Amino acid sequence: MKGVLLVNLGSPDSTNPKDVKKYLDEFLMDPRVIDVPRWARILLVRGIILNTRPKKSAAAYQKIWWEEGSPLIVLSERLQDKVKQKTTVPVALAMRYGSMTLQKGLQELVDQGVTEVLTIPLYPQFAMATTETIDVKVEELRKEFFPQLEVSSLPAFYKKPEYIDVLSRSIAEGLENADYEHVLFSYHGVPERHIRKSDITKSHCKIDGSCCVTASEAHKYCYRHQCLDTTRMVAEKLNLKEGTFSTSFQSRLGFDPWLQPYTDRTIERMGLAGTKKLAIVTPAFVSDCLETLEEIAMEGEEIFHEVGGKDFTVVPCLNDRDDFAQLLADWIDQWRLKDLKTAIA
Ligand SMILES: C=CC1=C(C)c2cc3[nH]c(cc4nc(cc5[nH]c(cc1n2)c(C)c5CCC(=O)O)C(CCC(=O)O)=C4C)c(C)c3C=C
Ligand SMILES: [Fe+2]
Ligand SMILES: [Fe+2]
Repeated sequence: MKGVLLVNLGSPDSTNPKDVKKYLDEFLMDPRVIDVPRWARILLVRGIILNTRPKKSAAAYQKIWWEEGSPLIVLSERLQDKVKQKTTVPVALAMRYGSMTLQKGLQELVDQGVTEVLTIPLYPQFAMATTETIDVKVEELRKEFFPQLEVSSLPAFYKKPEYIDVLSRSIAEGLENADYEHVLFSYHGVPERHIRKSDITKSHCKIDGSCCVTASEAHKYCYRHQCLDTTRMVAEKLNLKEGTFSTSFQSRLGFDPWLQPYTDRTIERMGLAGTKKLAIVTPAFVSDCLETLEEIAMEGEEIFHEVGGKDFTVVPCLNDRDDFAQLLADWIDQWRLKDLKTAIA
């Protein structure tokens, strides 16, 4: 029998700094997130970052936490419920980090008699720190605990026309009653080094003005290309005029160069340059979370107002929109009926 595992990032169990520290330890000790030798990771994460970050992050989580729990988890559960209603295939939900483990999610499916699993990483664009770490962890678990299980994974879906349709519709609706001069597409950042590491050609990605718009095999795994392409396709669909939209990258951590331009500096620069009405969309996130609800909707708005900006509109993520749940259910049914590669390649 076939079954599906939806996978998102995960959140701490609570906003208690102790729980946040436990979560951050698992997250940042992942070699595909902080990709330095293990001894250096221990020094950096356990010796430096975890001394101060948990308290700061816990305070941020407190500002966005819901009565039912972490927004990212609650919204992922609501999405799971809707997808379940739209397909006959068992659908479980797991998180890459935290208590809702991948092992529990796979076990839940196996307990229902599932022998063939499709994992759906809830990330439209591929990144080593998101899609790849899920695929690798699932394979490790399969080998160790579920050797009979057949597992495949839905590749990054940023350029599937039906996804661009749903994303564009959600953005159009979010902007319907908004007053804005510019739409900023803000994606979670990654260190530039990650882009070079994921370059399967080993020579294409130079993170310059041209590589990401020059056709290459490398783009299958180039987060920067996939983000820029997502912006391009949505802008085309919504008829946004050149100069009225742009792309930036948020949430950098540490001192290495991350993908640029940085969102916080872009908001500041635009406000200082006289932009009064700014709209922000965050297409790297399927579910609203700390990075959209606090970093963008609270901190971003504060920065914009401080430099003279006025209207600041934040468009919600896809969350549990009916059309997004239907899209996932359609892909699941295509996979159920045919071979994954021919159905969704
Ligand atoms: C959307 C894709 C994401 C990528 C790519 C990504 C890379 C990445 N993240 C960190 C460090 C942190 N990220 C944090 C929160 C966070 N990150 C994503 C998504 C991506 N991260 C989400 C959805 C969230 C929110 C989780 C939630 O519970 O709401 C955090 C924790 C919060 C904080 O302290 O700021 C950290 C730390 C790195 C280092 C990285 C790439 C290498
Ligand atoms: Fe992150
Ligand atoms: Fe590139």
